Amino acid sequence: KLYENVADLPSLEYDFLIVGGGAAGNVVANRLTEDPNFSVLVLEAGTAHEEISIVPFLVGNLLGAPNQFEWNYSTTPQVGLNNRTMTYPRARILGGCTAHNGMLYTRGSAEDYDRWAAITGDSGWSWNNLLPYFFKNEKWVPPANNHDTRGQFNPAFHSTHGINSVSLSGSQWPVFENQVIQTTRELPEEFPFNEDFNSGEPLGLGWLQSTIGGGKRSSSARSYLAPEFIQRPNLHVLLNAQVSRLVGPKTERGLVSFEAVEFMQGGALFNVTARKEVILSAGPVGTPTILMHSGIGDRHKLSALGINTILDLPSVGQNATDHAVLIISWSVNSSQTIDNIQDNTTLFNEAFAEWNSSHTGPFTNIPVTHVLFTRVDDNSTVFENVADPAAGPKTPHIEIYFSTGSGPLPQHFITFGLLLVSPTSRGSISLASSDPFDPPLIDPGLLASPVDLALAREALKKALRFVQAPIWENYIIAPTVDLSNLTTDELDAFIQSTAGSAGHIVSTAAMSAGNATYGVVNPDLLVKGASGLSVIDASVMPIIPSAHTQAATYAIAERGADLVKGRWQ
Ligand SMILES: Cc1cc2nc3c(=O)[nH]c(=O)nc-3n(C[C@H](O)[C@H](O)[C@H](O)COP(=O)(O)OP(=O)(O)OC[C@H]3O[C@@H](n4cnc5c(N)ncnc54)[C@H](O)[C@@H]3O)c2cc1C
Repeated sequence: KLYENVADLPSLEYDFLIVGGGAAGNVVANRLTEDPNFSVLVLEAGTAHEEISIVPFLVGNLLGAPNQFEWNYSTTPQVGLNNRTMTYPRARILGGCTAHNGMLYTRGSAEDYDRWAAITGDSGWSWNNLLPYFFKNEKWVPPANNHDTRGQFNPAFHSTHGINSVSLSGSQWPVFENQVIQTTRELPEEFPFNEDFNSGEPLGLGWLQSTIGGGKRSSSARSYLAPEFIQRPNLHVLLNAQVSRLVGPKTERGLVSFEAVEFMQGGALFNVTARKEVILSAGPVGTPTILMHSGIGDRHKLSALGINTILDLPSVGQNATDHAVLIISWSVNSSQTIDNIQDNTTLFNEAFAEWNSSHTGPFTNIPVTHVLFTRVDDNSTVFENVADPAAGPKTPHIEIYFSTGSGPLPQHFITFGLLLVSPTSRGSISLASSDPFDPPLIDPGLLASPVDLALAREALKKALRFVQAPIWENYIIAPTVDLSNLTTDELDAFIQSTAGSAGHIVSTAAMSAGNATYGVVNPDLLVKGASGLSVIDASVMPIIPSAHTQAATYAIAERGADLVKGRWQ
């Protein structure tokens, strides 16, 4: 049941407290309450007004101006981006970032997860052993327009029995789609077609898969807290409850545990007790922030702020990794782009009316049609003096997503988004003060390393080569910024002044082997040196996968829930 007011909660003591009702938290809440003997309370800082973002086409709704469904964060000045500070979206709403994200569904490479298994010494995190957890999460459904999907995905790598809907696009842009697919025929060596980039071998260009079902966004709240689950008597969710810290530390047999969690609602502080385990699922910004305010972090940094150290874990908040993104666009010779709908009130209203009446039409989709995963050329000098950061030879360095539109009419545009999916740069989450309600300092470290700047140049060159295929000749009119004859310095200036974040921050409470002297959680997701305290969310990824991060987060949460059940059943 959902509660808005702490006074209405039937109890202030639960077996499990889950902090944060986002991608991971709602999965764990659902799976733990499959056992009727377990009681679970989810504490979520935000509200539950998810209807605000269920129309896929309106994906940007929550991401523009500051609003009450966001944490409204900014980054620290980014050294790799001309010291720019940027807004840094994180959703403050039940569903977490799955309620405002871009809905792209990409898992990464098998090598990404096999590397996790090698780092943690736990084969449970390998691709083969995680695939059943991807399947527990995923419910493959037909696209909203029921088009013929043969050749657009491989059913062997998908499951129809999971909880969170995934589908191919529910409306088409045939002219643009033909342009993109024809490029894989004209330049098959560099840009081969890949029937399914979610097979563990993502290299190549494939059809977009997204967390959309029946033409609507499928978020962790809409799926894992659907009516049939949220009515379980042992599952309670308290909204508007911002957790500040863990309280009541005690040490037994060398392990620290905490009695309760402190949270604020309506300006007052409350405590709620966990009988078995506190599970932090507040996401890669929220989780390390709560840990540090609870005295878990780097002893020197905590004492500089006057916070008493309970557990000296210097890795808390470190290793923050994100994907930098670059956007480039061209004006084109085709009116079949979303600019028509975006910029024309009549067509916009018509499309919205269609979505409202039948959940069909262009509003069932984001404007992306395909995704390419690719590597820098083998003869590139980028890795002359540094190790290749990708997990292996079948793992991409670069992603390009292909999208129509970017306006303004009367011209028509297409847009490519370029992501550096195997970055070397690292940033951090740290505290600005000892006040848990002060926003933390967020440094995603975008392009902080010169290697990533070189990778960004390679990504731009790839994108320019893509549109050299003959099929684009009569289609493209002109680039919005002509990058073709720029010097290296000029390219760098373009990159550093325009690159942004893909919103994929991870690894701020990273997993490591049980005996490692770095890291925050063990492979069983329990915090090192603690008992009854675990982290289950995107913070625990040892290294960022070469993909958008929600699928990996869902798989972690599914396996994490099994690990928790395994310790208490
Ligand atoms: C703009 C953007 C676009 C993205 N696009 C995509 C995409 O297209 N595809 C993809 O795969 N991934 C995408 N992602 C990434 C993906 O959504 C995240 O990796 C994923 O949601 C992380 O899950 P999580 O459970 O770790 O955290 P979250 O989903 O962020 O959940 C954390 C939850 O904890 C709550 N919380 C935080 N602090 C507290 C506190 N102190 N007390 C109580 N509650 C708290 C938050 O309000 C939130 O509900 C995108 C992310 C962003 C920001």
